[in-house]
Amino acid sequence: MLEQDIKKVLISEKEIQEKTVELGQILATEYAGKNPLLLGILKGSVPFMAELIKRIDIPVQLEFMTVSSYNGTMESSGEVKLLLDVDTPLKGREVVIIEDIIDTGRTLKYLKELLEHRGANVKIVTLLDKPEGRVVEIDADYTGFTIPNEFVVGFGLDYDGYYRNLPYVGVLKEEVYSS
Ligand SMILES: O=P(O)(O)OC[C@H]1O[C@H](OP(=O)(O)OP(=O)(O)O)[C@H](O)[C@@H]1O
Ligand code: HPA
Ligand SMILES: [Mg+2]
Repeated sequence: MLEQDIKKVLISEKEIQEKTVELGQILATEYAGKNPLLLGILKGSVPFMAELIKRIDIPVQLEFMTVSSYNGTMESSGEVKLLLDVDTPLKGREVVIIEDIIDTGRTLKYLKELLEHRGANVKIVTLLDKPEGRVVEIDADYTGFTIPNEFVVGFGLDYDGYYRNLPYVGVLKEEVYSS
């Protein structure tokens, strides 16, 4: 069972659910009449995006991009690689980037600059913000939870590609990393 590898639950399934309802309502109000493009960043944003979009009760379109910099490890490589791009024109579009976490900030800084360069109006919604991890300056417009400087897994977040399917966000036991 996945659960036996978890040292502590940081954010419960219920807390995540309530937060997505709250964020969905805020986004629906903010983007009413604007037909925003909700841009999920693969792979980590999948559970959060699936939950959030059900709570945004206005017309939206969905797109996905894949970027990677951790390669399954606990350390950012420092280099953000674009692995899958959108094929939709973004000039003048209201784009809402949906992310699972801002940690060093490198991923979102790279993406925001790229999309703004293409002429999009970009805002960021993230489930988690780890401000103590930051090495570049970038902030989300909408944040679910601010978390301490610990490596977390679950609800999209992985270690070595695993644990994304946990329904909550938690911290792994040390022996999982050392084995
Ligand atoms: O603020 P940063 O330090 O850049 O970290 C945040 C990014 O790192 C993770 O993605 P990762 O590159 O591991 O790809 P994944 O979504 O497939 O796990 C996470 O999903 C964010 O996209
Ligand atoms: O704390 C984290 N956990 C999993 N993936 C991550 N990518 C950036 N920070 C994290
Ligand atoms: Mg990852």
